[in-house]
Amino acid sequence: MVQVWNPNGKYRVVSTKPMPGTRWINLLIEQDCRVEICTRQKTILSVEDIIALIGDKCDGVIGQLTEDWGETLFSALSRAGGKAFSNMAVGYNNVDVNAANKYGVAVGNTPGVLTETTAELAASLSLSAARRIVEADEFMRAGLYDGWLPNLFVGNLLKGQTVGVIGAGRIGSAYARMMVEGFKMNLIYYDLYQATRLEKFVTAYAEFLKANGEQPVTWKRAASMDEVLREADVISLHPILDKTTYHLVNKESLAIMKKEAILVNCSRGPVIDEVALVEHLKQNPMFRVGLDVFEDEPYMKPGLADLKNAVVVPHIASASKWTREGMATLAALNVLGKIKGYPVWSDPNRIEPFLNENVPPPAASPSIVNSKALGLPVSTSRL
Ligand SMILES: NC(=O)c1ccc[n+]([C@@H]2O[C@H](COP(=O)([O-])OP(=O)(O)OC[C@H]3O[C@@H](n4cnc5c(N)ncnc54)[C@H](O)[C@@H]3O)[C@@H](O)[C@H]2O)c1
Ligand SMILES: O=C(O)[C@H](O)CO
Repeated sequence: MVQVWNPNGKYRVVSTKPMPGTRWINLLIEQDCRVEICTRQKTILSVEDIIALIGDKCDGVIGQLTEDWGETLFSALSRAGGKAFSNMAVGYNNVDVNAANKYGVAVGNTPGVLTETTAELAASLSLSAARRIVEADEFMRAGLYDGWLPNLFVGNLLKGQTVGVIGAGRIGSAYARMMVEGFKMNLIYYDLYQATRLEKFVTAYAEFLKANGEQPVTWKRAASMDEVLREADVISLHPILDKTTYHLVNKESLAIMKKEAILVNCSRGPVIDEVALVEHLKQNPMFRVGLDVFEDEPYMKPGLADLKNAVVVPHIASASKWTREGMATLAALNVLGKIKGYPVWSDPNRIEPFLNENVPPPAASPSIVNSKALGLPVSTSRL
């Protein structure tokens, strides 16, 4: 149930799951790590399972977003001599960073490498919901198609409509660009910070369209989330999950959305009150959703699976081969960097140098979320 690579390596690094690709394993082995990979056929490991994997001596762990990394695990890791943990994910709401700080454990995540892949799934869900692709597919497979009809699976046209983005960070901005450029949608977004690069992009694209004699697209930064909910035809959620975004979309906010709006969630399930959503979908058959994440993963709230106006997929937004191999690489390098005493990369939004397979990665941890709290040195590399 545990696969061991480089048994005589000086540092013991545990991965709670097999991860795609081999580069991450090779990078650890080259730096004198013994790599142990848990191969148990149990999808979600418990805290007790992970304590057993950590054992008496462990220098670092690569873990998954399904695991509960809190006081118990960080104290176990610390007792085993470990000072490094990385989620193989950009989101780290499963990690109690204060507990990690208490034990001096660095917490890594994997930003950037999944931005486009995740945004592409959000775009796919937007299109699937708008054009009723899953319903139509089921209809075909059920042998129900007996000829073209003017009213068969009529959906929504995106061109000229408004796309709303809540949380215009890396992924939200990439999604916004896809929808604006690809489908000539107007943009309204809400974020705590101004998305300056996104605004510049839409402005330049509008100029381009105008110069070509086409209707220019527009953008607006909303003063409140409700403004986005009221005005947008397609709304995609991309904030982090924390206390401020828990149940951000609830009964009240659903009520102010357009009756034929499309809602997409590729962030975290608890950002939506899923019970309220099921009720809203039942009451409003023209309202559609595309969901990659769920409030009580891996479960769906009762009734959701029966609704034709919901497209549901199992948390696969970052699941492209390149991205998943890259996530494994970044997670391994986060752990390795701390073990080797390397500094922390200065800009976690610029992680490309770690992903180039043809050159050795920089001697740094690509993204440590508690680097300031731990007072870790920052890399001065100009790569
Ligand atoms: N479904 C998946 O497989 C998948 C894949 C990747 C990321 N994610 C989720 O997407 C999240 C975003 O990833 P990212 O790389 O774009 O992160 P990011 O930090 O670049 O973007 C998050 C944005 O949310 C904004 N935000 C925070 N609180 C907010 C609030 N209360 N209201 C509005 N906006 C708020 C932030 O200001 C930031 O701009 C991750 O934290 C993760 O939970 C899910
Ligand atoms: O936060 C993340 O990275 C995702 O949920 C998995 O890619």
